[in-house]
Amino acid sequence: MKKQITIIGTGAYGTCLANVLADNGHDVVMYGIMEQQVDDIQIRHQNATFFGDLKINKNIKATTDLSAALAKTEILILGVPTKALKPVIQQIIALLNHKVIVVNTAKGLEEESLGLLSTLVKKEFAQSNLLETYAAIYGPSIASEVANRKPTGVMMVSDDLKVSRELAKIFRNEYFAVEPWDDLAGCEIAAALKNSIAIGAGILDGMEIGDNARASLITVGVQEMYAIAKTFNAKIESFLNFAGLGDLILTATSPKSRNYSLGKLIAVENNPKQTLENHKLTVEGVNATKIAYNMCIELNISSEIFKNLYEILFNYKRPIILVNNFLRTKEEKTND
Ligand SMILES: NC(=O)C1=CN([C@@H]2O[C@H](COP(=O)(O)OP(=O)(O)OC[C@H]3O[C@@H](n4cnc5c(N)ncnc54)[C@H](O)[C@@H]3O)[C@@H](O)[C@H]2O)C=CC1
Ligand SMILES: O=C(CO)COP(=O)(O)O
Repeated sequence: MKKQITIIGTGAYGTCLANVLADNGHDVVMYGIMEQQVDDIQIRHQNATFFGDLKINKNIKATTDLSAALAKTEILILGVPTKALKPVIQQIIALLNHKVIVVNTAKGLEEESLGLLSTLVKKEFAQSNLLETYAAIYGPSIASEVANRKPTGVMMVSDDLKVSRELAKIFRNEYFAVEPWDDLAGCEIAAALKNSIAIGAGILDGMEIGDNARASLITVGVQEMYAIAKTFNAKIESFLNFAGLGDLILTATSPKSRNYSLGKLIAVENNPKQTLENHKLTVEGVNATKIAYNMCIELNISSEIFKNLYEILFNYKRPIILVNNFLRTKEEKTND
């Protein structure tokens, strides 16, 4: 059945999901704060900021009027980066007058509570009684490939598998495979922390340390991610699927990843402070590293990757420290 869907944010991922959903016959309106992107989508059926002259589905509407964008919505997709989630939700709640299903796309964690974005979103909606269901979409899905209708596998995750199944049907089509799943904690932690590991992989590749080293870093990385996730009762199956392994492999090996590319640049320029100050793209892994580092301290988890990445990204240590240290916990374990 045709759904009324609103996408908050006219960024890369929001736009490619709009295309999937419009291809599936749903009514899609995008809300944006960048007039040029809104006009590009509404008038020229493209979003040149991210996808050059690629034409997107001409039925997608776009507006800078949040109230109009929310008027008829049944499903609200949050397509903004982690740091914008809270203010955006507060704006939405002030204007919304009916219950909605919320699907989050942001890959991050909450800094203040060292907690999950699902907890943050549910808490923000708690007083209003406007949240019907919370779900999130995770998996290896570089936006430009999805926009070009290349085969992609993702997971639709909520607390209730039945709800995930219904939502998955709305997104699924011949190029976008959507598997329903019920482990929000596992998928959220995997999605957020793979971005940090990708920065690490980019650093190793920027220093030309080798393919063995990158594979070893990804292996230790997934173990450190899962050690944190276990404390949230995450399921190992989430790590063996698109949200975990899939997105980690993609982001830690593809030059199309902004996190991987930032890591590479940090290594090549060998001046983390300057590289970070000059970097303007959305790179979620930087803040996720700080949160993972603090989580490891709080949860008493030993982590060489998050610790050394934190030193590079926040204390501007030279990138070589990651190379020197990322295998240390493994050596310590074998020497026990
Ligand atoms: N680009 C990708 O391939 C994928 C991205 N994601 C995740 O999706 C989230 C969004 O990423 P992208 O779309 O890539 O970022 P982006 O940088 O391409 O776009 C972000 C959009 O959010 C908008 N925005 C920021 N603050 C806003 C506010 N207060 N109100 C309204 N709009 C606001 C910006 O104007 C921009 O259009 C991130 O957490 C990212 O990790 C997930 C899967 C794939
Ligand atoms: O999450 C992504 C692909 O699944 C996008 O990765 P980047 O944010 O590193 O570009």
